[in-house]
Amino acid sequence: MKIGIAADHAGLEQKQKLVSLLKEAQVEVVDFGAHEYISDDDFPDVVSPLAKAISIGEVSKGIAVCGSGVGVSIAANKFPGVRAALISETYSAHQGVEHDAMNLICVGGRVLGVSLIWEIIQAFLAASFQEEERFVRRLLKVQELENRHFK
Ligand SMILES: O=C(CO)[C@H](O)[C@H](O)COP(=O)(O)O
Repeated sequence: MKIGIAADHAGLEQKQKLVSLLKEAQVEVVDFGAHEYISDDDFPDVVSPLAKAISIGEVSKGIAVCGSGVGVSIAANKFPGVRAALISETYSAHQGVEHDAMNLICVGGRVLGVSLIWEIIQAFLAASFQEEERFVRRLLKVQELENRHFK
């Protein structure tokens, strides 16, 4: 499974630590940047390449970090097929995948420490969508909303 990661300046330090942890855990990770600290870079710019890669299937899941995790979540959800959510604990990290096919977790680099983010990522990566009738039905309804409203 190929995993993508991206962060703005407010999440850069956490991202660098997470990339190391992912590599140590033998996870194939694509780092979409930012690659250097630029104090006024903008989260829509840094998360877009990652969101596009998820949208076209180049990576199967992603992790996005900004100061709060809110901005990257809002921006990434503009891409077709991206199901991003702001996550701050492990239950939602796996339940979001199992019930809702969440494919991008967004975390706040100014909110959570790296050890909790790492626990969240492990729960997220270990989880799979449960193809039960009610989850599939709801996912199809979400896709229908996207088809109807995103032109
Ligand atoms: O969390 C974020 C968006 O949701 C940004 O990382 C945050 O707004 C950046 O703030 P600043 O430009 O003041 O460093």
